[in-house]
Amino acid sequence: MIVLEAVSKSFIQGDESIPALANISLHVKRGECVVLKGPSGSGKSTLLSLIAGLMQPSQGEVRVDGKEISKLPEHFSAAIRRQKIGFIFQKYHLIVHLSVLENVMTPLIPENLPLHVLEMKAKAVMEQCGIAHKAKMRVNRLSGGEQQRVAIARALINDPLIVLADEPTANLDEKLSRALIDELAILKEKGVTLLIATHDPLFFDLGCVDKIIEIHNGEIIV
Ligand SMILES: Nc1ncnc2c1ncn2[C@@H]1O[C@H](COP(=O)(O)OP(=O)(O)OP(=O)(O)O)[C@@H](O)[C@H]1O
Repeated sequence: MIVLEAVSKSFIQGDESIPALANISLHVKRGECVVLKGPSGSGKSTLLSLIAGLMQPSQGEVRVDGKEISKLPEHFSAAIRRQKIGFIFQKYHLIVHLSVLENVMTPLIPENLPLHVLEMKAKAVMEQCGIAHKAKMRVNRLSGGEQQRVAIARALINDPLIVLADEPTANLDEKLSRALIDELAILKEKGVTLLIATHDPLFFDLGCVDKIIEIHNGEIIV
């Protein structure tokens, strides 16, 4: 489902090349739940962004559901993202002046679906994430935990095959973190492939996690 072959990524800043990932090879099977563990700055977000096709590797290959996302032009990788991937960002990336409902609908806007279909899909995921009662509220009026639920609903509206979650519990208390973990476990039961980047110990001893991969200074520790 997700394959990385000898992937490296460096960021160029002025004359400097900042290495973020070095020679990463990784296979995640369909329906697996994999936790990517590592300290801040180890390269976890970069790895998720490469899988989502949000950036290109400096070297190596990234394949998602058989397609080499790392070599596709932006409009094709954007289409794969829209159709197959749900991304839960570390800092939510919600559009602050829009309502909960509008934020949840945004990933499907390029699909040109009729508005009532969009709203129906959004309502279903908002119910699932326990945020439907705030549908009309602007997201900047919500608590951190509520914003996180909006971000999850938005990640699920396209019924993704793959969910990538970047530090999904970073801004949640333990109770909300456990609720989020239950939500992820339900997705796994439905056959969704999950890749979760985190340093939250709550994830390190879960029945629903198939594999924990440790990453340090951009390299996988074996
Ligand atoms: N756009 C960028 N430009 C320059 N350097 C970057 C950029 N993005 C990431 N880096 C660098 O790449 C390295 C890996 O960063 P990354 O965000 O992937 O780590 P992380 O493990 O996700 O950290 P955190 O848990 O704090 O989010 C860091 O040294 C970071 O400073």
